[in-house]
Amino acid sequence: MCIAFLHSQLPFNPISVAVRLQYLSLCDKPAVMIPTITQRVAQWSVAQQGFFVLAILSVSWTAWRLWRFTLAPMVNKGQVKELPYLVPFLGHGIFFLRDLGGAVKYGREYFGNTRETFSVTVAGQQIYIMTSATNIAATLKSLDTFDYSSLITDIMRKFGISSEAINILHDVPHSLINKPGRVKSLADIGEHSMKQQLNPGPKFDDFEAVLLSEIDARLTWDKLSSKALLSPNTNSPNLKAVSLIELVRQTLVESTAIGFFGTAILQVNPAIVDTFLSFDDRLWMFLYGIPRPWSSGMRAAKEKLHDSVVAYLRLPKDQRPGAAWLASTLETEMSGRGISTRDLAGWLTMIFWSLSTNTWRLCFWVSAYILHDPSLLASIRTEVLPYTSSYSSLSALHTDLSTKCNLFHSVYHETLRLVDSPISIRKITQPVTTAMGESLPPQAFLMLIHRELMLDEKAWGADVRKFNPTRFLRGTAGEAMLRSKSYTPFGGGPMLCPGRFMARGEVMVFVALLISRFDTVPHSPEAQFPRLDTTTGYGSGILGPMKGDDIAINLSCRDLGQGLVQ
Ligand code: HEM
Repeated sequence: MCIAFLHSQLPFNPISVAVRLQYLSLCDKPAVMIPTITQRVAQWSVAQQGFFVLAILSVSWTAWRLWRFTLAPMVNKGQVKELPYLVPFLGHGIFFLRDLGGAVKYGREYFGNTRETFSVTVAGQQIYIMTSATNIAATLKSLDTFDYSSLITDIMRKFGISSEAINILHDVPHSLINKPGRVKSLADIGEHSMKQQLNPGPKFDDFEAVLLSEIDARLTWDKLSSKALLSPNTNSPNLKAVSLIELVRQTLVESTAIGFFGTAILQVNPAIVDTFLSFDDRLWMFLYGIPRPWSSGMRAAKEKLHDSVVAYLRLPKDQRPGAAWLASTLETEMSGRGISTRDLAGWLTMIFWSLSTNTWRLCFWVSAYILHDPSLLASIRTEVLPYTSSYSSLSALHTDLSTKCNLFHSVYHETLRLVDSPISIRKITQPVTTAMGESLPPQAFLMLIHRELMLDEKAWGADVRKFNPTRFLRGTAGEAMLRSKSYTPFGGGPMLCPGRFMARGEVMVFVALLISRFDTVPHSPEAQFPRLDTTTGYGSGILGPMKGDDIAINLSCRDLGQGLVQ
């Protein structure tokens, strides 16, 4: 089987060539020649036969390597180079699965750090890897040549949306075919509605107001999540020891669930936050398509989440008030065109996941960087207090924090730069030449590695891997970097993340209220800063901390002026 495989990979197969040559030179008696070799081999001892097979395999393997990674690149000049690998078909599969970021870095350095595009083989599939800012910026803009719809369909399927529903989503009803206007298919309506809800405007304001008010309510002394309390029985009336990671994720995910579905989601599943987190903690298995039984826990949590949303949708509409405009609009539009409740629930689960997953992780890291450094904490507290002690609305507070608190704003972006690792995946639809002049074949997959840009020493300087809170301060050269090709935490082009405003509001308001309302002292002063987990989940967005890493803090109340002024 292995030889058959080598045959398919090589333009020639050394074994079949040898046999054919013998056949041609002795074509008058082929029937005698071939059985003679077979008979001779059959007479050898097992050890000799093993050695013979090994010798053939070694010669085949060496010829394959020599052709594929040395001679072929010389013959096919101008084509994207391939990163060599040892095991045919498998290629870099295991390296990619275990440490995708490490594999990409290895490839970039292997080709002399030129940042040219290179290709890798993963389980028989050839994938092109881009790490150059110029190439990535040009690719993100081009819709005709680089398609992302098949990837969205893939995610939908993973969220349990049926093929039938996916067909309906892209269908345009006959009654609409001749009507003017762009928005016709359900997929168009979904995309358009998502942008209306998430891009600044009246619908964004309404949604943000609800979401931030839920966060605000949970960041008060009596309402702090009980799941975040470390040793609840020993807390004094004025002091609470808290796990930062639990405080952040319980607060943000629950606020998002209520903001998106309304409180009825807690009636159908009071543990919706834990169900979501049980799935989200194993997200890499979901995105990498890890099969059962290794991913059974992730699959069970995802099913439970999906079932909860189905149960929610089966409640009469008047028993589930307070849903976001986006959720209600999609429900009306989709059920009107025959999408089943289960498929609709899959779609809403997918949006709930997009709203929650990256934001809580980013919020954890921004809080961690600030709380871990007492002098940074003091500076940011001084900066935000004038706004958190008196504000007209939580949305106005978000605006003030992001436009007037320069150090806080810089810390937000510096954290994003260091902890974000999204990968944009595109399918090449036609032969194309990249901005750096490389030819890419159609039908291949392309990965745009944003983290490679955000950690490029040439763009950011020698301290690129260090947290520098003032890197993006307004009025400095760093401010311009926010608009550079090397800073793409939310992607770019037509797929630029529409959730970036909501994420910033949630994170900035959470952190500002936390440090304004509470004195925060490390629970154990010698504790290490949480380590970033750069292997699990590389490519899916904001990276999490290593398992078990956290910041434990002692909270006590501060006197905070008027707060919300009605
Ligand atoms: C820190 C938080 C976030 C980060 C780092 C982030 C990152 C990204 C990135 C890099 C992309 C581009 C993907 C590509 O090019 O293939 C993207 C797209 C997207 N993001 Fe986010 N995101 C965040 C928060 C959110 C939130 C809160 C939502 C709300 C639902 C959201 C919804 C989306 C959607 C719908 C797209 C696809 C856009 C489209 O199809 O046109 N994201 N995000």
